[in-house]
Amino acid sequence: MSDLLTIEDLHLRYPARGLRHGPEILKGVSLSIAPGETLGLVGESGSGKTTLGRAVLGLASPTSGNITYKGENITHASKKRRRALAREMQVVFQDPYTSLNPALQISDILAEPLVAQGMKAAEARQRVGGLLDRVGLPANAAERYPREFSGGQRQRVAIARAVALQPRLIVCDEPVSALDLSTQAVVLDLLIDLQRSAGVSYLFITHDLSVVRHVSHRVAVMYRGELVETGPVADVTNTPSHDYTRKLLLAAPTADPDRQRERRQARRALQTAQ
Ligand SMILES: Nc1ncnc2c1ncn2[C@@H]1O[C@H](COP(=O)(O)OP(=O)(O)OP(=O)(O)O)[C@@H](O)[C@H]1O
Repeated sequence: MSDLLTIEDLHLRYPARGLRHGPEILKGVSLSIAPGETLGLVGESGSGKTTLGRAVLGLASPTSGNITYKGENITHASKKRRRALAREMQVVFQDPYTSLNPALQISDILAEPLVAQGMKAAEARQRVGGLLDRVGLPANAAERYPREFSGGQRQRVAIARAVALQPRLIVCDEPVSALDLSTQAVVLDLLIDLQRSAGVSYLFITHDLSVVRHVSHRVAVMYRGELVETGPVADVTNTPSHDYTRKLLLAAPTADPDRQRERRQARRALQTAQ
């Protein structure tokens, strides 16, 4: 099956004050995502993961390279084309406390993307009950405001908003990082269920390897603006080929004291070898 999204040799510098360009943030990134696939994008803070997601969504402008969606080069798509693409590409952000407009009822938050794509307001409102049901929220949530919900429930609303237009691709940028562990698992399972029923693809950005293991088919490891390793999750996490991936795995938290000891020894060995 041909890929849904392909990124080839993408470079990006943000404009900087006083200079024509700031430092290079993406340094020749190439990857692909198939229909119905989840690609986990991991890497330490500042490595460029969010920037890559923003470039895919047209929120950051690459300096060179190509982003191809369903065979169309969208690297520098016009605003008009981007508005149309919003039907197919959506985003779920990290912070469920700031990503929903506090002044709007949930029904308006969920109807908004449908109306923006030309649906009549009355018809959009009729869809709200079905969307709430898909993410496991009761129908009476429609008349309530974001402040009346927990973080996990708000993230369900954000996911309902993202799936309202039946997109083919959702960029999930640390969607569970702000949630406690048990709520994380519930929200991740919801995303997996939606993928199974709707065939949506995810570019799943996270610094958390246990989250990646839970949701991804493949994983790409980003280090200082470059992808240093890409492969099936089991291969990358069991037999990492790059030193940085090994470090990332060794830094992942574990409650098991034996594993903590093993990891301390492995970290020392890695440092000595360098
Ligand atoms: N709008 C912007 N203008 C200028 N520089 C930016 C902008 N957004 C991000 N950067 C810089 O780009 C680099 C990569 O940031 P980015 O947010 O993509 O990394 P990240 O891997 O997603 O990090 P985190 O996990 O902390 O979110 C950082 O040095 C950051 O300061």
